[in-house]
Amino acid sequence: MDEHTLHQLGKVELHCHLDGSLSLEMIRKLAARINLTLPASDEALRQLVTAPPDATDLMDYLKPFDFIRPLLQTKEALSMAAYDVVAQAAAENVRYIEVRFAPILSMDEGLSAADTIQAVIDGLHRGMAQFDIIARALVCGMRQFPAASNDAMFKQAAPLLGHGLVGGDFAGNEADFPPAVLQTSIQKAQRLGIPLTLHAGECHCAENIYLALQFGIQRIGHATALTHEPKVIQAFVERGATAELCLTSNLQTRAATSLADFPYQALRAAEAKVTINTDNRTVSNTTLTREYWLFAQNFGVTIADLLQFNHDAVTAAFCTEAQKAVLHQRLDADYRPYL
Ligand SMILES: O=c1[nH]cnc2c1ncn2[C@H]1C[C@H](O)[C@@H](CO)O1
Ligand SMILES: [Zn+2]
Repeated sequence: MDEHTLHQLGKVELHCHLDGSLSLEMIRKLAARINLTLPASDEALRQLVTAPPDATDLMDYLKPFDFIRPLLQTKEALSMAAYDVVAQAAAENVRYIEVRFAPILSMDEGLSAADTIQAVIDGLHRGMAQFDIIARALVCGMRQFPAASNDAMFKQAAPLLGHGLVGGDFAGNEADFPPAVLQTSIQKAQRLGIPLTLHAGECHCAENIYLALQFGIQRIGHATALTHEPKVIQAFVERGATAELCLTSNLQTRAATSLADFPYQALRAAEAKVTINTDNRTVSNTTLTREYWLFAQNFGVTIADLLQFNHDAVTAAFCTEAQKAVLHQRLDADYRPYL
């Protein structure tokens, strides 16, 4: 298996942050719109928007997002950004992507949550008109923000379900704001009918994954802390949950201190459903193809395994059943020549 083959293969991505995945070219365009001067060289710019190589933890890893935030404060900027991420994904043969972002972080200059979501959906739709890909939006509540702000955001999001928005998530500071603290907000979002995935287990705390499962959440972002927790893995499998694995990101945040600390092998041994994701193309300086390559190199996954992960991703996706049926067929056709 070589990188070219992995590039060619059809892919499904469930866990990709909009603000962490802007191309350098798009960052330059958005900066020009607010008269922000950037370093002339791409190398210097990349340093500003990539996780520090010596990041000590998740919060350290998240620092480049502060740089991106002012760039995404208008509807046009959000729409351009969404289009940019769809274009990047389509270029590596991603057939379906759920792009997540936090409306609250784009409301500094007066946009409503609904404005931000509609703008992202518009950008995704422009991307879909241009490229051979289906793109849907997920909204993230931010854990460290007041519950009232997150609740209000989800309330404005709910009417957009089925119109380009397919679900929600909570991102940000997991160590200080674990699922137990979010319980009421999670329940409110669920009562609004918003399908949820949840960042959990990114701060060495398997209990957070267990609790997320208890709350009825069946997609777990990262799930890194499962590695050494057979009982929680068992609960994970029994619930039919799906892990959105993000290898490069986990090594950068020190969620996994080594490959041996990453949960892939343990999850596979338990026959849990796993998917491969970038988390943040730019902040993590990766692509989905590169993530596949890392899995092939380090864990010996085969093309047949990759097909299975993609079928599992489609099954766990928040799009309609009719779209899932088409995607399953498309994947089988994509992989047939390589099996
Ligand atoms: O890996 C992550 N864990 C927790 N939060 C994250 C991660 N990657 C990005 N985020 C945050 C920072 C972004 O501003 C926010 C919405 O995309 O989500
Ligand atoms: Zn994430």
